[in-house]
Amino acid sequence: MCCVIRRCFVGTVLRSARATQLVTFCSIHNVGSTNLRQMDGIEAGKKAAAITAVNNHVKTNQVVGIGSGTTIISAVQRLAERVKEEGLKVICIPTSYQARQLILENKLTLGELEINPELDVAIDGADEIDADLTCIKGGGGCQTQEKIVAANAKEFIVIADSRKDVQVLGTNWKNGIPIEVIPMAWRPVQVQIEKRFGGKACLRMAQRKMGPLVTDNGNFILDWKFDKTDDWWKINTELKLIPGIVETGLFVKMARVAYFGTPEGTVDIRKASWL
Ligand SMILES: O=C(CO)[C@H](O)[C@H](O)COP(=O)(O)O
Repeated sequence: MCCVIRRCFVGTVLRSARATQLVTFCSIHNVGSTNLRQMDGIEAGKKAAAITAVNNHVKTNQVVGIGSGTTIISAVQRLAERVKEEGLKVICIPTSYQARQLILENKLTLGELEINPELDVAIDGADEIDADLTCIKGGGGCQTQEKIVAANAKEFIVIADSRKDVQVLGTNWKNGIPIEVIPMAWRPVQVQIEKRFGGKACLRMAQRKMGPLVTDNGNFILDWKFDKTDDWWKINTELKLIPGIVETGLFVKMARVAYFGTPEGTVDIRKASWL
């Protein structure tokens, strides 16, 4: 179990005019279809969570892990603003090609694990987060590098919109747990997972390219659609022992704090109970 330690209104933590404008836009925007309003709300939630996390956790002279996905974009933008406004000095370690490009586009200092093997903080999105702050990650296919970076940070902070805040994994996220596999092993690994744990492990196919999706590490991904929830620590450990599995998208006892942004512009901040 984890507890809500704080709920804040994002207006109080936003300092840039641009960010304030965006949140204001979302709060007064009430025309158009329900879907459009929902999308605005989701975007506002992601942004609020990202900005609050960067404000609360990043200090000058730190080495910061930069996650992948869409929510992290707002975090990187906020870092860039703080560099300009406050002279913040940070070295950013990417978790994917996307993160690397984001760092470079926002003119932040790019680091690498070979030079900076120890990080102060890593910030990243997630596909779903349960009551213990166990996360499913890898919807964007980057979980291996994300886990390496997060595991070497003193603090791993998750940012998400409030749809991803669930009691039990698999409540809203129906795409399964992404598992990165060595290409020649994908079939035996698929058979093993289905036999031992049940459910279906589906080879993720590429979009706008024929054949399987190839990760930044040159591997494939099996999306394991599990049919019952269980002891995630045990399942993750057992999965990691199957030859051919490189990494799973199960992040167990890694996230220390999660920031959930709501469409109303508030952010729920939860600390892991195991801390
Ligand atoms: O794990 C990830 C990529 O591998 C992402 O962090 C996760 O998919 C969440 O993405 P988004 O912020 O776009 O919802």
